[in-house]
Amino acid sequence: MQGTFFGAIADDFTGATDLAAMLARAGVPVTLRIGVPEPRAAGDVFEVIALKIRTVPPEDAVAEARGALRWLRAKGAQRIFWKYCSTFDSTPRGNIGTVADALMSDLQVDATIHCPAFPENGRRVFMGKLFVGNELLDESPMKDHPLTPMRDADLARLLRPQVTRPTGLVPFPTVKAGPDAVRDALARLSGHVVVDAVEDLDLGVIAEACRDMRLICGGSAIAQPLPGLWRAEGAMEGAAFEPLPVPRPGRVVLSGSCSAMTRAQVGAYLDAGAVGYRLDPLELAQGGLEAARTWLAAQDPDADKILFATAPPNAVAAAQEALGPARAGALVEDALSRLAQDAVEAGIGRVVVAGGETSGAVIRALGTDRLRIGPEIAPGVPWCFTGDKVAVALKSGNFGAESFFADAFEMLDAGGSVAAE
Ligand SMILES: Nc1ncnc2c1ncn2[C@@H]1O[C@H](COP(=O)(O)OP(=O)(O)OP(=O)(O)O)[C@@H](O)[C@H]1O
Ligand SMILES: O=C(O)[C@@H](O)C(=O)CO
Repeated sequence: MQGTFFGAIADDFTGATDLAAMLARAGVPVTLRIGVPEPRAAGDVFEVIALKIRTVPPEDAVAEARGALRWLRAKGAQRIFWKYCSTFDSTPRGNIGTVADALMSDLQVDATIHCPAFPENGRRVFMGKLFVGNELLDESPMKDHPLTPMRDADLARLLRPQVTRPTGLVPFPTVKAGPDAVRDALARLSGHVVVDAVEDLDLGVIAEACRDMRLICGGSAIAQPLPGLWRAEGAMEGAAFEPLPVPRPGRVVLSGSCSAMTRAQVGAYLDAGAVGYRLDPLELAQGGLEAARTWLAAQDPDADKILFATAPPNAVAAAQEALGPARAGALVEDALSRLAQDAVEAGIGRVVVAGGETSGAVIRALGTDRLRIGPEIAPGVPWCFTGDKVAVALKSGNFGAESFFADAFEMLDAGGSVAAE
């Protein structure tokens, strides 16, 4: 084993599994760490460190990202990837640019690229503007995100208040002209360079041009072509697969996401016959969690079942008004975390979690610090395997088809984990 070659720092947990899935598509084994590992832990060839720093104060985000970078460099990482959201979730204070700036300083690089494009999920960058589906970012539902409302679509303009270095753009016509043109353009620019990408072909061109950069920043999709390029130059000879465990049976879905797509997915799962228990933050505040725990304990472990706080905007607003957004969120996250522990203690081995914050809370509660990456259920959402035969899928709020929950379990039933070994 050669030590670590590629090290990524992800600003949230679903984003980390998304990136790990894209790397795994290229046929490399990927290790996902929950938080910065112990100094003495051995580094694998492809390491992704999941942090929960998207909306924490910028100083804290920078300190945590630097800690992750130190660990990765100590293991020998030659390429560093800063993974943030394909919808550029950040505030004027950070943390996308602030962390990128700090990583540039520590790595002593003058330039990095920013490439959030994820065409497969409808995120495209054209002339420096980010589109979500058919809409500019600031006209998409992201304009009303509760924590990171996106009020501009121009990526350089969004970055400027977050960084100390200049910003630049490699525009679409240059990308279309091919890797040499992109390389030439990058050679003339420094600081934070936004690169346009509309389709997967463009990502291939950018990856070819940037394969030797020590720091790349963006969404997961730009990472997909990179392992193939590095493999071709013999950089990853030591990458060896560990067989994925076959998870225990038993299943449960835990949903704390209130996004439009998750609401549709919860509805579709219930319509398809799953039994459900709705968690209400106001009821949790008054009556605690015992009723939900009793309900879960009474269910057949193998039955399709879902515990969800997922609710429409008016219900979320009412709970937030009564309890405050932070307390309402924490009540739900604590509840779903405790229920996840109950499920796993009762022997359930297949757990789907919906929502980035929710996933962070659940994974921490399960006490797992390392996940292996298995087959992809939907673009950017893989099954992940803990060391003790539990499979977890962490679904970002907006990802997956309406049938996602049923699709996820069907994939394991069909031997999906074995196929990925
Ligand atoms: N009914 C509810 N009322 C108030 N808050 C809720 C309710 N249901 C869930 N929440 C909270 O809303 C937040 C949802 O965030 P989460 O990141 O889990 O989902 P998301 O934003 O859809 O996912 P992603 O970040 O992957 O896009 C969590 O903190 C959760 O606890
Ligand atoms: O890039 C994305 O959209 C996702 O990986 C994500 O970060 C969700 O929180």
